[in-house]
Amino acid sequence: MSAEIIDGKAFAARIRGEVGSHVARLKQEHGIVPGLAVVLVGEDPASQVYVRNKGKQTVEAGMHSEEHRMDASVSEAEVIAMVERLNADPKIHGILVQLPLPSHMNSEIVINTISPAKDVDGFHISNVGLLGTGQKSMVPCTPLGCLMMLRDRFGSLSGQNAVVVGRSNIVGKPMFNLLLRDSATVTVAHSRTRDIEAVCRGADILVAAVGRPEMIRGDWVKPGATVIDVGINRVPAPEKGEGKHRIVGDCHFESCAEVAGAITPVPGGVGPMTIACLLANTLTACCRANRLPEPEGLTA
Ligand SMILES: Nc1nc2c(c(=O)[nH]1)N[C@@H](CN(C=O)c1ccc(C(=O)N[C@@H](CCC(=O)O)C(=O)O)cc1)CN2
Ligand SMILES: [Mg+2]
Repeated sequence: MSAEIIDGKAFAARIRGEVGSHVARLKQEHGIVPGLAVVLVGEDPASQVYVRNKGKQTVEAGMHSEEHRMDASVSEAEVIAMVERLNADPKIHGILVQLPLPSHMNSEIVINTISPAKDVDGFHISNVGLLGTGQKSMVPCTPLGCLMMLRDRFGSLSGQNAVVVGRSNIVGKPMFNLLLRDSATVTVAHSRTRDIEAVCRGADILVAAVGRPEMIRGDWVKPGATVIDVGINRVPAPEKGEGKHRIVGDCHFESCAEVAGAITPVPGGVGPMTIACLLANTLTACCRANRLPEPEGLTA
């Protein structure tokens, strides 16, 4: 292995520390405490873990945290009523509805009920439009985390050839917009892309966000490229015992690390940055709501 490992866990801890310092200053100088409300509908085991971690890290950063758990059988109207209540609550600066929602709900309708100023996931259609037109918006947490790691490594992204594999609304499309805004030359590759291997081999920056375990192999990677692996895939791990799983990315780590200049591991790469950026977004939303200067280096 020759690639430098980009330690997302350590990077995320640093971001959380910076958020915590800003929060302490906000409290001391203005008597303001940023507040985050997370809405969890149903009992999806992974979502429960993520929501618990969000609450814990929010409190550790000195912010006000609320968790609103709703039964999987509630109606869409009940979830919307909850969001509307939180929209009107002055203690709350950030609202997040944990995804996926149960299948009987339209997540777009629910997400678009969140006040855009409190939409710390950056999924509301207004924030999507603002980002797409290069205006100030709330930026989705996972792509924001990737951008922070890339800026840290490259300084300027201007003129770099970036390939984003995957075109989801949550990662691929906002990642495209963020890289473009930083003047990278950006290609979005997806399941219908012809000769996707060759497209990936042209990338100085390769962001993998397809949700297909270990799809990207070492011979898809340009020597010295920076590889950001957004994938979190659970695959069977019989070597750990019957019914056991392990988590792998969208990149085949061993072969990609032979060729890349730097790579994020899974776990411990992009994942921890998602929650760190959620805290950063909550702080940003709070500063904007109170017409205070935004923290530097914690926004796009
Ligand atoms: N409303 C939202 N829902 C979902 C989002 C989101 O950003 N907003 N993202 C994912 C889940 N997610 C946060 O919600 C999340 C996923 C993974 C991690 C993480 O730290 N992963 C670890 C590994 C975890 C493990 O071992 O299972 C890592 O990569 O190191 C954090 C947050 C879907 N829903
Ligand atoms: Mg990771």
